Amino acid sequence: MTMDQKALQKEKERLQEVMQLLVKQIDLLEQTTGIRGHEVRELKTHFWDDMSVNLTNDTETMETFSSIQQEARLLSEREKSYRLAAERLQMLVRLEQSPYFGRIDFVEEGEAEAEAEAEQIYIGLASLMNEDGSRFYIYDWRAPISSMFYDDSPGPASYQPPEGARIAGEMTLKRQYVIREGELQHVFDTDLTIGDSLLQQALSDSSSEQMKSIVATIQREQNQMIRNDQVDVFIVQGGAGSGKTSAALQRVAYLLYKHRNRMTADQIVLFSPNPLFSQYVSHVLPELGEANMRQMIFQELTEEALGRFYTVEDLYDQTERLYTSRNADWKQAQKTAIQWKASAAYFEWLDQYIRSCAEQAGMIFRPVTFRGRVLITAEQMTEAYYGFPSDTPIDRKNVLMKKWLHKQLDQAEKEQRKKKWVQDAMEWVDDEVYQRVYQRVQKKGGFQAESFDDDQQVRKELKKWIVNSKFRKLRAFVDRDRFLDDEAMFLQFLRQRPPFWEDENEIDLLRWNEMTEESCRLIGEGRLLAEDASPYLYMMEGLRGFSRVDGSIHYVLIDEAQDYTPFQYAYIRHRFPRAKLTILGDIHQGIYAHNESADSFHTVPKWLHAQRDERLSFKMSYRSTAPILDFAQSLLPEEQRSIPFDRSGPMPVLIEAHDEDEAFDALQALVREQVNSNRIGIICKTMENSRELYQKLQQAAIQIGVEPEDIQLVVKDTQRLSGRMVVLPAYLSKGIEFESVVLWQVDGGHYDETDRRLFYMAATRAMHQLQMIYAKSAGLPSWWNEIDSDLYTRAEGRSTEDRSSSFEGRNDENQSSSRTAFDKRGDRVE
Ligand SMILES: Nc1ncnc2c1ncn2[C@@H]1O[C@H](COP(=O)(O)OP(=O)(O)OP(=O)(O)O)[C@@H](O)[C@H]1O
Repeated sequence: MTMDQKALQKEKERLQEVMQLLVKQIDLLEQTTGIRGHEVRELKTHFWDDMSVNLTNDTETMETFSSIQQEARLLSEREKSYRLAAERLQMLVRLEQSPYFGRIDFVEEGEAEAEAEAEQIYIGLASLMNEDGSRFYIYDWRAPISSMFYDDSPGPASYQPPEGARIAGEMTLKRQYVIREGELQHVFDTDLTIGDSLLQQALSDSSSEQMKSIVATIQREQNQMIRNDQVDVFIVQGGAGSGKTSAALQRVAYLLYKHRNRMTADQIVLFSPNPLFSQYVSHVLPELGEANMRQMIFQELTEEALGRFYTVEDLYDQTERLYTSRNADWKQAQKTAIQWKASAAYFEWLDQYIRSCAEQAGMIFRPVTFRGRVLITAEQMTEAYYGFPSDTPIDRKNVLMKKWLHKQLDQAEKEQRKKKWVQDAMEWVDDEVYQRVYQRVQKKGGFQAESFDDDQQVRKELKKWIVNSKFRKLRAFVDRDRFLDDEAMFLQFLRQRPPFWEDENEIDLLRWNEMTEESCRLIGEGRLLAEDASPYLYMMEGLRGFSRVDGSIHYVLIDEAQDYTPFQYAYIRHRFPRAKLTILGDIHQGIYAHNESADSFHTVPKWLHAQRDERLSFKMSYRSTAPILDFAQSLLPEEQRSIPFDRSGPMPVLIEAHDEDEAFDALQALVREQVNSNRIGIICKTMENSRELYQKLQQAAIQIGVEPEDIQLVVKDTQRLSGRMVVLPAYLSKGIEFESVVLWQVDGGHYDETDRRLFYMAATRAMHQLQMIYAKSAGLPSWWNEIDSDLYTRAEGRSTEDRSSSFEGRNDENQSSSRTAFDKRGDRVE
């Protein structure tokens, strides 16, 4: 909607006014931070100057201590006030670039007649008031009143204030701004929730190494997720590119604002799939003027508990293990086992095992041994454990058990003091120890007792000291729960015959036994398969009553949640007992063996013990152009597809080469053409394929016209995207995006029947351009004919010489019109 000149002039004037106010406030704050910074430095430099340290007696020591405390308190207050001023200054500098991006005019119900003009609410990254605090020039986007900007179009509108009933009224205007470096570049009124044109612009920008903030264009459904703070467990299902991660980060910023007086960023945890993703999203919150939340990768929790004892396989290595398995039968059996080990039934079975071990029988203990002899036998421990009332909670039993063990050790210590080895050891005690023991006895007043011989008293203490120091290891063995034989208990569990087996699983028991023995053998060698790791962790913690607790965390967000198993959800619940959880995922991106057939998040609230849960489904998708999303989604059930945001672009292209050599020629020509304008993601199916292709590209770098370092291979530990051409396996491309994607080797030899989801996920990494290459000799995947041929174009892979002409015009947006040029088999019909 165009604006009249008068209104535009007014906007320009207002922007001037705001800019002047900002300059003034920045000046002031610069002075304040300068002064406060100086004060802090001075305080630190002269901290001890006026302090008289006197430790001669208790009273003086107390006084010294109290004046140190006072000085330290003063320093910490000054530091805090300096930090707050510096943060505000940073925010004002940010506002100086772009003070606001939206405006709504709102007339509160009941005020319409009395007030001639509606209140103008300008919305930006942070609030700005005049000096005396009487007028808001800018409202923070997270303020309750700002929610109308995202939720409503002009007309009746309402918002929920922090307290009291909802406030309703009439929105008489909605306006959006693009302000760069303090200059008004674009302003327009809109009838929509958020004007399409700004979103168009945001989405057509090139990709970057970092995810961007979406604050100016948050969509209504995303805003619902960002601001919902009522429920324990909030589950968001959204297709690829629907903005789950983007909205999740905005949500963190919102929560930090809403609970700013009682929560800090390190009390929020985001679970992300890998370091590359963690780094990719790590700039959004600082861009919004907030500190980053904590990021965790579930594997780190497994490593924390089990890494000392085992090499723990992760999901990526598990996936490669399956991809590279040459025996189809064995591979299928492994997949079935992996699925079974991530199922609800298996979870319940293990849960039951933990309970029955704790309450009835099955606990296995490690005996406590000393100098090659058993001090406390496993049988004695079993007897003690089951001697506690059977309804004692597990964590309590664990505490009681430790107490009992320490008592046994006390007794054993006494007995050991009489042994000959102690006598012998006394001969070797060095002077320093002797002196210490001597002084201790003296302090206790031992030498005043008339009936004792001094030397005897010291010798007695020395014996105590010797045995006690040797027993320290045993005490630690008890305190660290090492008396529980987790490994034996897990093996015992694995070797049980699974319930419901024959009815529900295609895998026969013989095979199952073989695989169980394989798991057990590996455990014996100190290696834990990924499918065993989470159950093991859950059992281990369960047997201790989940004592590892992080009660300070208020919110946990789990991204790529479709990849989590019941064990992981349940563990997260126990680990962060006070946290509200936000679960974000797309069941169609379940690409791992354990979730390739999962079709909902239905049971998640159960694992999370949710009192109240809510679900939200994102309908729209933003990352990929409509032709790319339509193409990729054709493999999904129709009713579960997202609506692509209306953004055109070239049709996906399938390049058909005769053989692998020609396919590589085609790839070289294609990247040569694009590499200077776009970052290209070349997605292979496996790590093995990626390494192989990376080597070939390195050798061909000069020919392609790039430096070898422009080509990057992403491995599971990669921290950041740095190359202009990035080669990576599909499973590591989760959550990230590229302007242009090439799917390499999309033939039936590489993508089998179960790889539809992997293909969908990989294809939806493309923002603007998607090309796929395969060698005809290998054929297309079995499911390819389910894709409507109108949704992509085919091109012949040609020899290197005529390659450049062959790909000319591929960037052309009109290419979509060429789709009728090929029929379903790829023959020309014109
Ligand atoms: N409201 C919005 N305004 C501007 N850009 C948006 C908006 N929502 C999403 N996007 C953009 O769409 C792209 C995809 O967003 P995001 O990665 O958050 O989606 P996702 O649902 O997590 O995707 P996936 O499940 O495929 O990883 C990003 O480039 C993001 O900036």
